[in-house]
Amino acid sequence: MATSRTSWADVADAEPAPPPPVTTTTPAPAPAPAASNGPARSSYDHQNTGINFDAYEDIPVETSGRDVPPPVATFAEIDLGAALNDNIRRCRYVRPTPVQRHAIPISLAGRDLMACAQTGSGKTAAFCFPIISGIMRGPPAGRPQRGGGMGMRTAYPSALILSPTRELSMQIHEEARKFSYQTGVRVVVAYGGAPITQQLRDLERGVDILVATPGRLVDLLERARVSLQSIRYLALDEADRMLDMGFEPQVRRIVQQMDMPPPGVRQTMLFSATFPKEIQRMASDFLENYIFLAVGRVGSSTELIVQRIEFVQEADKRSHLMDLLHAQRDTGKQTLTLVFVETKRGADSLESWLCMNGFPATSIHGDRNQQEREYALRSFKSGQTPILVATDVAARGLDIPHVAHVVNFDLPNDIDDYVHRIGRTGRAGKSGLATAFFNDNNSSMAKSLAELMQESNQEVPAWLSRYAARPSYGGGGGRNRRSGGGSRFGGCDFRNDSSSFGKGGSRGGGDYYGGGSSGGYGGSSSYGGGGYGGAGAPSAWD
Ligand SMILES: Nc1ncnc2c1ncn2[C@@H]1O[C@H](COP(=O)(O)OP(=O)(O)OP(=O)(O)O)[C@@H](O)[C@H]1O
Repeated sequence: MATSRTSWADVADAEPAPPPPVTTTTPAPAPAPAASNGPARSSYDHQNTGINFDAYEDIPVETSGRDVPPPVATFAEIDLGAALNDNIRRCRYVRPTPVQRHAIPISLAGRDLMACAQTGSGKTAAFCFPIISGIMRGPPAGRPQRGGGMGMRTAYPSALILSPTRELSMQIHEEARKFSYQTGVRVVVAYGGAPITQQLRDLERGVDILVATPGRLVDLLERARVSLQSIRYLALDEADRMLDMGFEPQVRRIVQQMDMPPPGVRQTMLFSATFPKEIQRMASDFLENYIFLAVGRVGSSTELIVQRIEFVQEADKRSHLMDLLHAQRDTGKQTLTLVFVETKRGADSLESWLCMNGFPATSIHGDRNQQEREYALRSFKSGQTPILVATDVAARGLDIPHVAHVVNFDLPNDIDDYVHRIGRTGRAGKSGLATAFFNDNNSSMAKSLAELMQESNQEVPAWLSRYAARPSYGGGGGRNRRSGGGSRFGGCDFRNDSSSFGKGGSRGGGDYYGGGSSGGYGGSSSYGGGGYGGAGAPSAWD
């Protein structure tokens, strides 16, 4: 482990200030830089103060697997180590969120874990804390094969955190750096689209936790600049996405075909807000004697997000969006609005149209270079351009404070993607608003949308219920994996459906999850692998 001379402000000041009020068409001035003279005056003083933990109290929890360690109620009950506890305090995390209460003791007990919890409920810390704590306590990172044919400059991380997008990897890196401040644990990030030389230099300085996107990691492994043979912890964030068709071959290669220790030797943690059963089945190859944890219903959205579905014809979408933005502007509230569209070309054209019409907007999608993507995200977070038009590249994991409104200008074809998109608002106990434009092109989503809204206690418009009731619209398209047939959330852990899992499994959490099938995850994915299709093709992933 390396010792750090960085100050807390250095690791914490990446956080944005609240956006300035949006009242003019001119971009607002950038916020003042964060204080740089120590934790006492860092931007963290304003973080995490508006969290409504009561919102999480009634959330149903299911665990299955053998000998499930009991949950904790406070951080004090868990022995994470003094330095990490100090950082938890600096982050102003007063008590663990439900997923943290359950997942941290499970991981500290050395168990493999497949965890599903709602968007914005603190999954990042749930996998980072046990990893950092384990590295702090464990033997110093091994350098067993140094010079053994791989060269002196090979890095041997003890933990690997994989995520599907560059921006999410950057965010996890920032979070992990804060959590590991003054612990001696060194965190390095590697992702595509950025010059590899800087990342190589960072790796050469030593790495305990490597956060990476799969493509860049494969590159580093092929160059023998990273070896996975010392990996003790493997975490897959957005694990269902990582094992979906686009990423699965690369992820399998990293996890199963390189030099990573096998399940049982390493500890593996898979996290997401959605976990289709087919993906659970695939994921179980990576795990040994694991515990399945579901906090809230698998794939459901939080009740903190008010969902509105409006019937809008394709041709009327722009003027409808304009009406929403005008109404929002009239309230004078400080808000950031994230607008999801289907294609990269659609993102560019909507961004230009909004700017032309007096609404400062920027965009993020797979055809923009990494510098442009990062600039767009910074400009959005700071409130300089309070509207971000995005493809699905921004759908998962991004934790952007002050996003008050998510607009699904184009609805996705998959209800799970909808869950992740709207989850960019209503985070950490705060409320949010999500508006979706629906028309005949989205009819295959009607049933799953109506079900999701019902289960999240949202008002379902009568016209949507009528759509959902039509047999031809209820069956679900290829990726509406849960619609049709039986209870949408029946039986979360796929092992409970199969004879391969014996009766030794314990089930906690009561009767929230009735029997019944969750419906098939049928058909092919509409994503094209890494997704670098044409500008009119569905959105890109890294
Ligand atoms: N115990 C806690 N107390 C206060 N705030 C917390 C706590 N844990 C996490 N948070 C904050 O909650 C927010 C959401 O956390 P995080 O990004 O980890 O959510 P997530 O569950 O991974 O969401 P997603 O499914 O969208 O990836 C972050 O801003 C984080 O700092």
